[in-house]
Amino acid sequence: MIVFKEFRFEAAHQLPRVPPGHKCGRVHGHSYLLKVSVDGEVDGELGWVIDFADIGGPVKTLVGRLDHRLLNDIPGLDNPTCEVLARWVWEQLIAQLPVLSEVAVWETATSGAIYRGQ
Ligand SMILES: Nc1nc2c(c(=O)[nH]1)N=C([C@H](O)[C@H](O)COP(=O)(O)OP(=O)(O)OP(=O)(O)O)CN2
Ligand SMILES: [Zn+2]
Repeated sequence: MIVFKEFRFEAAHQLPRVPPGHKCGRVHGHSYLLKVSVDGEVDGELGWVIDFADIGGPVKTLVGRLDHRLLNDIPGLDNPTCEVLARWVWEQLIAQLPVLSEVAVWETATSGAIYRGQ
């Protein structure tokens, strides 16, 4: 069974390695959507894989480090593509949430990246 929880945050970024004139070379903002998934067995007594609150706790703390920031200022996010951000979120969470199975980041309604730890 896979369970997930979604989180939203607003942040600005700029992609420093795009070719000259690329729109993403300019500082701009996104309303990010982050989806954190956990894979596991459903506990026979509790009827759940994990309490959603146990996902929400560590992720909300992490989102607090991203919300209303310029992502480029955050260590490890100097080139904050969706792909880099999804892997960064995984790396920040995995110690506290070892049952983590997937991190998905939407930068726009139609564009995003999914990271599954490899
Ligand atoms: N593989 C990636 N490509 C792009 C990334 C990224 O992180 N990974 N990021 C961007 C920009 O940040 C851009 O803001 C979002 O891209 P895009 O989908 O092109 O945004 P639009 O809403 O402008 O696209 P539409 O064509 O209007 O849907 C670019 N590429
Ligand atoms: Zn962007």
